[in-house]
Amino acid sequence: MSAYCLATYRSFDEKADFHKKAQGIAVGLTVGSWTELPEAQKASMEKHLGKVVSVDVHEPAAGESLSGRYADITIAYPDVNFSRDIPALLVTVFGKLSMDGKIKLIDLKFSTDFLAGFPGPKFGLQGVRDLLGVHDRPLLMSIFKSVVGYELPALREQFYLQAAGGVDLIKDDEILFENPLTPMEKRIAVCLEAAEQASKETGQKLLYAVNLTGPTSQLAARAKRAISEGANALLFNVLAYGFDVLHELSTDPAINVPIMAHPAMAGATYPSPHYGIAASVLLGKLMRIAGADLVLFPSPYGSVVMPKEENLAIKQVLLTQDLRNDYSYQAEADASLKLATSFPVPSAGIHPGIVPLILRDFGTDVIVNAGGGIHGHPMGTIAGGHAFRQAIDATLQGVHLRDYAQTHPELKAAIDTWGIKE
Ligand SMILES: CSCCC(=O)C(=O)COP(=O)(O)O
Repeated sequence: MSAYCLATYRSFDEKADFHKKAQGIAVGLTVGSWTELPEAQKASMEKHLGKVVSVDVHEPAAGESLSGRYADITIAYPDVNFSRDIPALLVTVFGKLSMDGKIKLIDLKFSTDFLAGFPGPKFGLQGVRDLLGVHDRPLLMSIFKSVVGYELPALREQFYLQAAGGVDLIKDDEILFENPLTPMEKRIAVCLEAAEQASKETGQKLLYAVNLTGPTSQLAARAKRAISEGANALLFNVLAYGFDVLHELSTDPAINVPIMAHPAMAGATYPSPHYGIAASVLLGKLMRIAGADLVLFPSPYGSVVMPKEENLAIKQVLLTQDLRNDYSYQAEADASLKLATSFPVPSAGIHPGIVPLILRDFGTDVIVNAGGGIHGHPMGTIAGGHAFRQAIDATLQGVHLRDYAQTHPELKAAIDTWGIKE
């Protein structure tokens, strides 16, 4: 039986016949032309032909502008048309089409067959929790800030202060590349030394996500070098390199540490209602099938804001246990094919006063992540970490931050500085 991957588009047009448009996409992006084909050829081409699954037209209400007229169009693309890799799928479903007027790719559903080539996250949410030995609360991550132009001792000190504040993970800044002052191997050495020092004081385990950078052809070797030097996690700017590069790295058996996907450049793709690729596809489905163990994305509450419904759609995609069941069109679901879930990391401009909102919307399977909200604490970086841990504890206990702050000076100072977001 044929298997299909499904793409759903939102197409905007004031007067188009959307059914005709859908047919044009289904044929144009697969066999090219259909009605002109001789009958004898149709039989052999049938298996390559795209199919229109649905066309839902949304006419503007009376008095509303015609520019609000759109249709959600779902097309089924036969798997036989493309190889089992993300570039082939994306070029098929949204290659030329992405440049053809007001149209946005809003969903992708993969066939069981296609997904069989994607083992997904090697560690996933559960694996990351296991590595850290933390299962009963949201994790806390901090981000190096002010690293470009600094020497190793300054980096070591910054690492130590973050770790001593009780964070579970520390990530490199995504703009820290290979450089003579803090080359990767030396950076790993001093940071792990600082991690050990802090761990003796906090009793906590820690993951340090080293930024994996450089030419694509050298990435796997650099990742393995980082791991052999003791790196226990990697940060990766997925969109600058492409999903297939993440897939290559995550499926390499020798790259046996969690990979954290940074969303740098995603803003060039998802925010427009009319163009690009929806955040839940870009930062959700594609990241997860490509093997990201943790995925960073802007939150609805901080400094780089993403609408809440888009945020929750990413969360849903990253945390849904078995994405594959509804992925097949005319193909049976295979219950044995399961992807690990990826840890959601809503980020940017997060401070302790935002923690209750994060936990309300994401539950406990979330990583609270902050750079400025930790380093910018008026009592210093260590206090910044403590303030976050206190905010998490208070929220889990159902205590209002203002009440908890009465006996927790670090939280109080954070609230006095940044307030509480209701
Ligand atoms: C837009 S999600 C990426 C967040 C990030 O990498 C970052 O550095 C956020 O730092 P902040 O000081 O805003 O917590």
